[in-house]
Amino acid sequence: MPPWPKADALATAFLLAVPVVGGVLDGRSLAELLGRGVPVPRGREATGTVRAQAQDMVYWTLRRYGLGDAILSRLLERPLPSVEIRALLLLALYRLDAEPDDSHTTVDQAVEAAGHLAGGRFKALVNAVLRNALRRRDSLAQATADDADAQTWHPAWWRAKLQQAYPDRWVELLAAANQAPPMALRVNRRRASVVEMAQRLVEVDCPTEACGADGLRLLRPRPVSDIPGFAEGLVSVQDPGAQRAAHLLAAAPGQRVLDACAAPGGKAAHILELADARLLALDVSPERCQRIEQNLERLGLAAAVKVADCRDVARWWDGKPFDRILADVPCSASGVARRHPDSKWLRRPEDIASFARTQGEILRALWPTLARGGKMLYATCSVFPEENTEQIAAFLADPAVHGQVELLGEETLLPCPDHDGFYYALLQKTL
Ligand SMILES: C[S@@+](CC[C@H](N)C(=O)[O-])C[C@H]1O[C@@H](n2cnc3c(N)ncnc32)[C@H](O)[C@@H]1O
Repeated sequence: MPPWPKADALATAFLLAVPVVGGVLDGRSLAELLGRGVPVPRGREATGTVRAQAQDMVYWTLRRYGLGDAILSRLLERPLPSVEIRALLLLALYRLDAEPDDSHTTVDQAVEAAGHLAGGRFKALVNAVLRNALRRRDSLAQATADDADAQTWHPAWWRAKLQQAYPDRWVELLAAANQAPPMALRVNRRRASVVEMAQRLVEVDCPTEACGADGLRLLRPRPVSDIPGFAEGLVSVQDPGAQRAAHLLAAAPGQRVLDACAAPGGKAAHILELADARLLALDVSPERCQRIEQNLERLGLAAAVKVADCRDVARWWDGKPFDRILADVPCSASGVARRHPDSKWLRRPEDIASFARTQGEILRALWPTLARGGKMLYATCSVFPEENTEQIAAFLADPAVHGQVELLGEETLLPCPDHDGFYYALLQKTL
């Protein structure tokens, strides 16, 4: 955990974090909110340390939202009319637990932050609620001991799905999703070797350990801007589980490759780092296609990038079959909940069936564009079987592809300290 900012900066960290947590409470995604940039409150200085602390508080507050919500509901006599104040209280409750010896500063600075929110009307309430939380710490712990959302930091439907799919491992999976995620780099083989990069990182006091064929896991995470060689395209940030994709697809030089859901281009770039393939990268989002272009440029790689819904084959396909297809489909992201802690609270159970429907449509739309003998890698960052094994089983049983498809292999990576959760199925067109 990075050092906490000085006491007088903590109110600024709260003020930076409030619109983000408030945005998630309003139903927006954390990635969208952070992608827009967090505005600095007027008259305040947001140093790197303050920003890092605000981000840290946001992630932990959202990871343990089930607990914060359970405690807050017992501290409030009636619902709060301000989402900003609710966000501030959740953030401050997290900090009271994380820094029990600094509770006086937490209360003081949260009250100061409250003075700048909702016209300053809730300063007294914030003060009273947080002092109450401190006074009633033991009784609140007892009152929430039987509340499973509070204890597991996950909603009931999500827990039930994990328990059903992994009866022997679901508790361990919940625990893994409640940790801070590891930070790993992928070395751009065209510009540096893994050994050279590890050496460069040690020189700036950033020890690493090797993971996978091209990866280095940082023993102490640090901001991307402090990673030597990042701007020059020597490395990218990518989880070791995601780094499996390009190796499983194993594109050869000169092959026609389609990355059908490519943004921001992490796996597309890896494919190109490993082989001089002719790659077409599609994504339905114009903004996210710009990120593919930026990433390829930073890494010194080239591909054709098109904004398109990959299911709309007639609109983007020139009729020449692909030797390799990566279908890294939109999914629940249940394998990366520790990186996107908002998702478990924002998603609804019915969303999983909706993702599965889209995934099935993508698989069936892309299949005719694959060359005979060609390979398609289906990938998700989900651990729910509907999006993974059940999806592929249904595809293999589909009369439309019967006799033309062979499953060469599938693997489910469950989230653990070394990597995030992913699913891969490698399919070959046999006829
Ligand atoms: C899991 S992300 C892909 C990550 C990417 N492969 C990488 O490694 O950086 C899924 C992407 O699919 C895109 N997407 C969703 N539906 C799509 C569709 N129908 N056609 C094309 N892209 C789609 C989303 O915009 C999102 O960027």
